[in-house]
Amino acid sequence: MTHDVAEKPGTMDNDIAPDDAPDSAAALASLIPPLDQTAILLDIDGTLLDFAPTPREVWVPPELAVTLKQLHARSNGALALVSGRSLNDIDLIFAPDLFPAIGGHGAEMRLQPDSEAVATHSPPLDKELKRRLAAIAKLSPGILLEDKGYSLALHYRLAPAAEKAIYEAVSLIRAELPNAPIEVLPGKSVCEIKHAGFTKASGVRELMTQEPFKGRRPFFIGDDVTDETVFAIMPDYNGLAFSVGRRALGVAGQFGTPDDVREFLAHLIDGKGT
Ligand SMILES: O=P(O)(O)OC[C@H]1O[C@H](O[C@H]2O[C@H](CO)[C@@H](O)[C@H](O)[C@H]2O)[C@H](O)[C@@H](O)[C@@H]1O
Repeated sequence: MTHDVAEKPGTMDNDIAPDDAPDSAAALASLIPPLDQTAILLDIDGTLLDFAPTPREVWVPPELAVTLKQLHARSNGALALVSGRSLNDIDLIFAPDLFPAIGGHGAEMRLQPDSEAVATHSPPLDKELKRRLAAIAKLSPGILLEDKGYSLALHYRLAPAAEKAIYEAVSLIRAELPNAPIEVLPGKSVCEIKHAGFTKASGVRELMTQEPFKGRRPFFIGDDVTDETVFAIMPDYNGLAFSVGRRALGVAGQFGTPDDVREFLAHLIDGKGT
């Protein structure tokens, strides 16, 4: 699900309803089929990893890397990261490990850890448009630009007061280009402008047509607005959706924090062996 800037500004990190208690890792693990029948689909930031002040400062706990490698092996390769980050960025973050992945909100996909990206739905964002969007970073110190080629992200975690001005500036640029095939994704302390026509859900649909994912029951864990597109399609695959930090619509369960997600994944190794 994407939102026009006129509809909704960026989402906040802690929009948890007071009575919205998370489920236990053990209870959620009991819902998962044996690993050789499961496709494991995982968002990265805010789900596997704790948020950091800037995109480059995230830290992958060594135990998580071990867990992901074990789950990848135990599921016979049917584990994929599903991220807004580019594949290149994902690989740098998890280095030296490589995983199957959908990158760039569905712009890129890689089925095997060491294979090339097999689907690229997006040309680079228009250069002039990028320059205009990039100039928005001058509104305030602390606004960071992340250029992913097919999209541009304006991060304001270090300049939270700039949120409204950023969305207004993006809205003005869009109003001048009503036919541009672009859309605005409000993320967590980030406003991202990308090509329209692909989403995390379209990436997952494509992934689920391919071995070793095809025919399995997927589960997907995510925390953000962009993850809701994937939550919505899980029933089409008899799959399960889990949210983090809030109980999103249609999910089978909720984790409190990325630490709870990591505990759950470790629990799967012990309890769902094949
Ligand atoms: O789909 P995801 O894997 O959850 O990626 C979403 C975005 O994550 C990154 O930004 C977010 O995490 C940063 C590090 O914790 C944080 O500083 C920033 O405020 C968050 O928005 C990444 O930089 C983006 O490209 C992804 O789209």
